[in-house]
Amino acid sequence: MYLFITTSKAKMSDRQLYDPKRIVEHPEFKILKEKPAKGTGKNIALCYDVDHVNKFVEKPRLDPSPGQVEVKVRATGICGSDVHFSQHGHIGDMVVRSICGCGHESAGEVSRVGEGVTEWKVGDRVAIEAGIPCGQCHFCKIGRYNACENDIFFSTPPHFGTMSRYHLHPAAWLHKLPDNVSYEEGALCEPLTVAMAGIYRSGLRLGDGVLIAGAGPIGLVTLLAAKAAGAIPLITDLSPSRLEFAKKLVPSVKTILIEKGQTPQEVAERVKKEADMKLTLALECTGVESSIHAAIYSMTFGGKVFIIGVGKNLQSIPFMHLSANEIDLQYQYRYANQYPRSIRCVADGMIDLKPLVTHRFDLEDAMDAFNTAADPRSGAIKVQVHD
Ligand SMILES: NC(=O)c1ccc[n+]([C@@H]2O[C@H](COP(=O)([O-])OP(=O)(O)OC[C@H]3O[C@@H](n4cnc5c(N)ncnc54)[C@H](O)[C@@H]3O)[C@@H](O)[C@H]2O)c1
Ligand SMILES: OC[C@H](O)C(O)[C@@H](O)CO
Repeated sequence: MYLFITTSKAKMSDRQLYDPKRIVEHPEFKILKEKPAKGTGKNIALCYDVDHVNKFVEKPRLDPSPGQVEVKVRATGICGSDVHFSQHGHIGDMVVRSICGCGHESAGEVSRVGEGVTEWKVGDRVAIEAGIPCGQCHFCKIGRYNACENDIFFSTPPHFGTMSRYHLHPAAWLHKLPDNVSYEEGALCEPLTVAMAGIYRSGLRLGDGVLIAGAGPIGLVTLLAAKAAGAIPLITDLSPSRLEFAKKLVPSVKTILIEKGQTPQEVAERVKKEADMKLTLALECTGVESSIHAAIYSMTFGGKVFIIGVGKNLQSIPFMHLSANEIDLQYQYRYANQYPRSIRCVADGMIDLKPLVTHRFDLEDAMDAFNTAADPRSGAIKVQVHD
């Protein structure tokens, strides 16, 4: 709420600056036929396209408009949604209708500031909050700006993402990185913020036994954040290597390998046995129906399954089990007002994100980065592109 009131004026003009035409259909915008050469300093960006083939583009390096900041992007993580847009061309009703830049997990250095920007100067280190709300709608007014109906989320078509050499951003939606938080960690603050937002709303309390379903990047940042918040965590996955990774990250976590063919009830029996206590909360990080069911059956009377994962449009629920056991279902959509909290937790040393980056690529090798992120055999957790 506070954030909204203090920045709403800036956001109004930011919205005008972010006319998608200016970002997506700029006349000088050029699709590159070949892999870009290193060391040119050109403003290249990686994109997904309607033909499901990623492409590099060269964007003009526009001057920042009033209220805008140019960020020299230093680190960008590849999110599962980048891969999904690239391979499938849509997520729900967000559809790739023309070439669109990917990436929304970024941090960098302020390289130029537009007129009227007083809070940033060249050289400042920042994390980029990639969703720009309108500041005018009902949800913005009540501080729940992740529900903004007019928002621009960079990398969600048609809005170009942040995986480029330079990115123009509204000054109000950058967050200062303390000196002890690297660009790499600053970029990881985006997925961490998803987890932080979920945990904040889940009501997790110190000493709660918490089931985390799924040990992908979101499950792992959720594990780190839940542990920091005082949870006694258990984590499930179908992949032994992901569970090994989770164990290295948080040695006290109990890991449960799900075997193909196990029913949700069977999984829940395993979970309950391993937990050796009544479980009141699950943080579901797969969005897969069978995993959601297993989480539901793992809960005690009055528990809650908080679903961070996203999945199929239509899913069934074990209604009578939920009803007779007063188990709540709750969901998270992106985040609001959480970025500064994430950065504080990292700066304080409460959450160590560093081990999550398993692969690093130069910007010009971003196609290889994408292929690595998309290949389950690569063993990648978080692939980042650095410049
Ligand atoms: N709510 C939001 O705003 C938000 C934001 C970002 C990502 N997400 C979603 O979070 C989810 C996780 O993202 P990610 O990047 O970690 O994805 P991911 O695909 O890398 O990881 C998912 C993990 O779940 C495991 N899994 C699959 N089925 C399982 C099952 N039945 N039981 C246990 N584990 C199972 C997979 O093996 C994998 O390790 C995705 O659905 C993603 O779209 C949501
Ligand atoms: O963290 C933000 C998410 O990755 C986005 O909502 C993405 O899934 C769709 O644009």
